[in-house]
Amino acid sequence: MTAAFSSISEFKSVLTNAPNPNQKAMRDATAHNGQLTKPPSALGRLEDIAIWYASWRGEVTPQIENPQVIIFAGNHGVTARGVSAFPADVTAQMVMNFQHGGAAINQLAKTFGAKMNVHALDLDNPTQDFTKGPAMSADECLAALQIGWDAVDPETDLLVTGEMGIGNTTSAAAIACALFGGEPSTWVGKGTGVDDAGVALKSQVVSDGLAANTDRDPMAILAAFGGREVVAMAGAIARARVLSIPVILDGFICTAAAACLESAQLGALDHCVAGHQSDEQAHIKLLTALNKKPLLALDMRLGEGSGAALAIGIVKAAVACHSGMATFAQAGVSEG
Ligand SMILES: Cc1cc2ncn([C@H]3O[C@H](COP(=O)(O)O)[C@@H](O)[C@H]3O)c2cc1C
Ligand SMILES: O=C(O)c1cccnc1
Repeated sequence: MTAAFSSISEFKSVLTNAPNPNQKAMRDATAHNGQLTKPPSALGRLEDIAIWYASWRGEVTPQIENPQVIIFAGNHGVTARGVSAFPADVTAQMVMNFQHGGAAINQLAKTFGAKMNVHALDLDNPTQDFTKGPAMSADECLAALQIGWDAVDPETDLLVTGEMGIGNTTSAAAIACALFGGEPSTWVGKGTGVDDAGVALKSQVVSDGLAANTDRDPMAILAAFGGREVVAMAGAIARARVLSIPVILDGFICTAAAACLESAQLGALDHCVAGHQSDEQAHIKLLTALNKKPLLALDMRLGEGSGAALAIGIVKAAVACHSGMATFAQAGVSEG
């Protein structure tokens, strides 16, 4: 795959010039939905999801046959500050677990008929501790964006991006705080299960990070606080937009990565739905800032793309109803 961009500013112009939904498909799908054998709006948000999906695929009655789950893994220098309940080695150990089919995301991807790819990003070289300066240089950020970009199968018809990176709830909290402001304490949470003192430490670490990295350009924020896996998710979500592939966002970390795109280019996440509301306390605040209403809320706080993978079932079901149901005329059912 040749590079689609050679600088961060070129990446931004890719976002600016990315396609929008097909308006005719949206109108026709809306009209089709109105003829299906059910009372108006009786399928609730499933109807909105189906029309949204149809408009991005440019088809009135699309099918979902080839979902892809991509897991990116990265290691974070900021773990030196003791921000996670687990050691950084767990990132690489979980990559092995993904490869052997033993993680939650393996079961969820299989359940919903998605293929799964895993990309471990330079795990032996953690990013820099962002309390001392940017986690990544612009070139490192660009390289991770490119890995995410290249990881998307152009033939896929629904994308989930997930992550594994011990310490990355702190990274995501710093990104969210830098993008949207407010007190660090309103953006941090328990992550893998730190206690109250651990949560307070995370606030301090985010505060130190914001002081050490003052550029508030959204892509500079991504490089300053993101791990490679966070940046790669942003690259994959941007690629999906260019290919008109709908995306289901996962939890707090995935949403923080995506938020950098939306802040760089308003509307950059129009091809995304929020799969779920994570139990990480700031996730709902982040989703609200992005005007995204989660499909599920099951008290999950795992990451790995797990909440989004569950929502593949919802999106598939919505599209199956939309494209498979009979119209009143076809079924000979009387309209009200
Ligand atoms: C065994 C295990 C499996 C995981 N799968 C996802 N995460 C999740 O937890 C990490 C973020 O939490 P924190 O910021 O507290 O480190 C990420 O790796 C995320 O994907 C896991 C964490 C663990 C321990
Ligand atoms: O919301 C998430 O994605 C999340 C929360 C806690 C730990 N890992 C991931």
